[in-house]
Amino acid sequence: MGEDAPVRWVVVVPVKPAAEGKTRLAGALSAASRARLVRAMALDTVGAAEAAAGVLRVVVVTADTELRALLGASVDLVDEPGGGLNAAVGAGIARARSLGTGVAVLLGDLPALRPADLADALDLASAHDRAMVADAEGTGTTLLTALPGLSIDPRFGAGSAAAHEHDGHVRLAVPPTSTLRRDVDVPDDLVEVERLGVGPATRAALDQA
Ligand SMILES: Nc1nc2c(ncn2[C@@H]2O[C@H](COP(=O)(O)OP(=O)(O)OP(=O)(O)O)[C@@H](O)[C@H]2O)c(=O)[nH]1
Ligand SMILES: C=C(OP(=O)(O)O)C(=O)O
Repeated sequence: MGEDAPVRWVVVVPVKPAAEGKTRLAGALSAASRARLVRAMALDTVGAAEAAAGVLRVVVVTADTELRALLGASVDLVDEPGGGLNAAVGAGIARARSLGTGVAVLLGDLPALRPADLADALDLASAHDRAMVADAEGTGTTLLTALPGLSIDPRFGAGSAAAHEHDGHVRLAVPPTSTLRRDVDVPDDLVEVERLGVGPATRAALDQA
């Protein structure tokens, strides 16, 4: 590979079983609507990742059988190892690393994600051994990356942006308005992603809610 060859990426997306996901939206949505929304947000996140320049493959780690069936055949499915989010991310990273590309972990709750915003961030990430993108608040992590051959120790959870930075992931200068920074945790976030424009699956789930 020449020195300036662009980095190719495998993107790892973890998704909780839909019936257990997004509990912080419980006050705003019925259990059935919430489960539909979790799957829909994951489908739109994965769809945007597959369409982003530089992305070779998407690996989804989930125990949700309905989501597994809804995902296209091009997605690489990894079984849920148990043990929570970081264990799931670790299982996805192990699969991704075997492909010899850069590895990017992308959380599955980014329903407004545009392929170009992810591609721009991956382009910036190519200049650093390890990098990350913080959520709109600046405290969480939406994207965590490492160049080919380098390990990642995922520390997702409260305060993950600082934890990943502490471990050497460079915080990328992605604009606060990037759709990559707008995850959905609480009901107000739904207003924000609708303002940005959600993907088709999320649009249908919100219309049905
Ligand atoms: N595979 C897998 N994915 C997870 C797990 N926990 C969280 N995720 C996913 O990681 C991403 C970010 O998780 P959170 O923002 O904490 O989402 P959540 O746990 O559904 O939300 P709350 O119940 O409101 O805390 C989402 O795509 C989740 O579906 C897990 O144990 N396994
Ligand atoms: C798990 C995380 O997401 P959230 O803050 O969306 O729960 C994180 O940012 O590390």
